[in-house]
Amino acid sequence: MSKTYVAVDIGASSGRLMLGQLHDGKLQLQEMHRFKNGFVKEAGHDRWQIDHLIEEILIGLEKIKRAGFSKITLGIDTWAVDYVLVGSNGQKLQNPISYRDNRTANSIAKLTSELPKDYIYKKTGIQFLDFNTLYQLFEEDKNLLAKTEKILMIPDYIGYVLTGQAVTEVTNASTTQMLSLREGLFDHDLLKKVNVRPEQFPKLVDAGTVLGPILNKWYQQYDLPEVEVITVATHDTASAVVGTPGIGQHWAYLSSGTWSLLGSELNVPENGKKAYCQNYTNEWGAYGTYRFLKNIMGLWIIQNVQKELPQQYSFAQLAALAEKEEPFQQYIDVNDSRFTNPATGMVQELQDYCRRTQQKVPQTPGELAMAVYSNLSLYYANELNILGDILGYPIDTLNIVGGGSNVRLMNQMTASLAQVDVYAGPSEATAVGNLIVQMITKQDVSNLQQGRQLITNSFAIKKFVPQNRNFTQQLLNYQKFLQEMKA
Ligand SMILES: Nc1ncnc2c1ncn2[C@@H]1O[C@H](COP(=O)(O)OP(=O)(O)O)[C@@H](O)[C@H]1O
Ligand SMILES: C[C@H](O)[C@H](O)[C@@H](O)C(=O)COP(=O)(O)O
Ligand SMILES: [Mg+2]
Repeated sequence: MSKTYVAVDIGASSGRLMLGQLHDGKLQLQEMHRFKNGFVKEAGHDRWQIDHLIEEILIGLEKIKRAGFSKITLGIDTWAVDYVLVGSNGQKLQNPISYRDNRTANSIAKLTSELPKDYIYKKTGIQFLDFNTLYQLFEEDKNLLAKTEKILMIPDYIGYVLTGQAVTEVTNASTTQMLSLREGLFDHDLLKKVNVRPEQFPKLVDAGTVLGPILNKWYQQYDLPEVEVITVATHDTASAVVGTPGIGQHWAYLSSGTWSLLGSELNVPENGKKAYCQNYTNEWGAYGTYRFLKNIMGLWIIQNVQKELPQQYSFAQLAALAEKEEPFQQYIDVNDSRFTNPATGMVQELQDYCRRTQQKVPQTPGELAMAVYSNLSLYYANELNILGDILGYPIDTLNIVGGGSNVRLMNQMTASLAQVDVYAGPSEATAVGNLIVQMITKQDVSNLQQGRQLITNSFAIKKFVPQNRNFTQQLLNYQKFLQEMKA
């Protein structure tokens, strides 16, 4: 009887419990529970409703028990950089603040006026994003920080609440921009800069470490299966990379969800001058790899457009409406910080951007969706060229995973703009990667390579080849536009 594995994958827009079992050499995936995620304004900041997320996980585990699965292993992955402050009584001191909160809007400038950017990048190899943990702790309430016994990254906090065991898993710890590449530990200069004592972070552990059983107290409140929690690659993007089929010789991945993370899997970090100037990151991956990638605004933009439209459209409907429109009617730097969390709303921001740059203003849902999808595709194609330039070899294949891999319009435009073959799927790659690390730990899968072979054997991966040759002119126009916008 095959073991039963369950992945808890909580992205910025939604969470899900995905059950996986091995049958006849294939990984069979079953969605057992799905719930919305999002932040709300509370006590002056945008905060995640972490207790609600834990309750949803326990509800999902009850559903799994009711479906007849009495014994499982469980892995938890979530978004990065955010953390929970835990006091001496083991309870959280506040609801965690979201990385989209504006408290860190000027923190990089403030902190790096004393610690130069190139010094931090040489130490950590991590991209400069306003909301990295380093800057959030720099802005954190000093009284709260003084009362903090443990600083727990979001997935580590959830594991701690469920099992009582506190650890800091390295793939997510690397996104703090406080891990030293050379020592493989928290850098004490950077900790000191943000008034954090080394012992406030629990011990660092690798992906695949067994955390332990769920605490008895939860069995008094919920009808749960027997659960052994395994600390997987707890940064959801690290799990997504594990769950990428990795097709191609010089392949790159695009984890396409609320965020788009485009990059390559390296065995040694690349924190040289080109990588620094292009703000690429060396987040730690599972099994000693590095996730050399760039954060791109992603489907966050269309998620907000969808929410703001007067009529209700599914994402599939928006993608179908976009296919009826002409592409490249306007150029948009989708990574412009104005799209991070626009107070006036995303549609307004997109339209103002096009007005200010004297371009056609998208009005209808189809025009808005095409504007988003075509400019994301242009941005991906441009970054693939930059990635190849930094690494010193052209990228020949792009593996697109996550919900965005369902948007065939974007898959095709990206293939034609970048002149590379695109392999799309699995859309639940993050959960699949979470499950694969559990299966390697329990020795049902021997290693990462065999795990990726299992993915290609188990899921329908769609291939998109370059078509429209005049798209290369569009890419050149876009690159010129980006240069002009930066000037
Ligand atoms: N059938 C679909 N058609 C178009 N877009 C889709 C479809 N399914 C998912 N998406 C896109 O994928 C996104 C969700 O991707 P996902 O990887 O689940 O994100 P996250 O993990 O950040 O919650 C949605 O916001 C939507 O834009
Ligand atoms: C801030 C991080 O880059 C962010 O966590 C990103 O890695 C991420 O969460 C991607 O996951 P989604 O599933 O939310 O797109
Ligand atoms: Mg995700």
